[in-house]
Amino acid sequence: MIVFDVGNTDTVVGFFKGENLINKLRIRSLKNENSIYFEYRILNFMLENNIEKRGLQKAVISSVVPILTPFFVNFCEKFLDLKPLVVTPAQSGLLKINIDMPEELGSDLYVNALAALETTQSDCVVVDFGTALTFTVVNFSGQIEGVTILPGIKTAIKSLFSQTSLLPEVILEKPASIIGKNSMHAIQSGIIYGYESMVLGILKKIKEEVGRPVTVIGTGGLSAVLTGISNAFDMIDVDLTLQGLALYGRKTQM
Ligand SMILES: Nc1ncnc2c1ncn2[C@@H]1O[C@H](COP(=O)(O)OP(=O)(O)O)[C@@H](O)[C@H]1O
Ligand SMILES: CC(C)(COP(=O)(O)O)[C@@H](O)C(=O)NCCC(=O)O
Ligand SMILES: [K+]
Repeated sequence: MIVFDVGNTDTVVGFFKGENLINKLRIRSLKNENSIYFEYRILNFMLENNIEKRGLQKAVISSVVPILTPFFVNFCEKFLDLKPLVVTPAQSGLLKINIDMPEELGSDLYVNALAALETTQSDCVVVDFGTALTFTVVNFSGQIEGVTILPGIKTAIKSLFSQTSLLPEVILEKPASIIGKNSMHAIQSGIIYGYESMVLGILKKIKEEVGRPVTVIGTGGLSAVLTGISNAFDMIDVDLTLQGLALYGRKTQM
């Protein structure tokens, strides 16, 4: 099976043999490129890793970037002779969705919840550190209870940089002290210590609202950044979205 997690910053392509993730490829989700940009990278990766087209019997796509979705649908049809499943949470039925407008729910959050539930079989919160930082609450009986969204860690840095004249765009490194002695340390301190406090605070409030113990799972490209609060997570699985996509593929009839 081949799965695509089309996110706002990166698209991750995963290759599964049965339930096992064998290979993955990360491509920038560039919106001004044409299809050749994506096709070339995926085909080249398959060639380099001896992944044969005839070994791929199913394709599943989650996209939270609608303008890019056709590229990946066409890729599957044109190069793999597969009609891909495009994840549509509101129509899937694998999980119940207890929010105002189920069709609004991001398909990445839906497959995250699916994988989290399969792994933990308990009430859980999935914290996805991507372009957005999201908390998805799912209960053990298979119902998504809702989502909390804030700007992702890099997104916040970029936003601060683009809205100010004198502040630099800094790399994600934790300074030794909370009180910065230069602009770079001041921002790194504010962002990293700030996000750690925010994540802890949001998790605390979510737990209060759920009123039962929850398993906390971290995922996303930036899930390793907040080293100071790693014990707030029962597990970190950077491949959770890919695992959820494969699960969706196995559980959905074509
Ligand atoms: N393997 C990685 N190691 C470190 N940082 C990464 C890795 N992959 C992605 N990142 C960074 O994490 C951020 C979020 O990536 P990702 O979770 O894929 O976001 P999205 O799903 O919104 O595209 C990106 O800014 C990316 O540069
Ligand atoms: C919240 C998201 C922007 C996260 O995207 P990502 O950080 O993975 O690129 C995406 O899941 C999305 O566009 N969701 C729609 C709104 C919602 O899920 O409520
Ligand atoms: K994502």
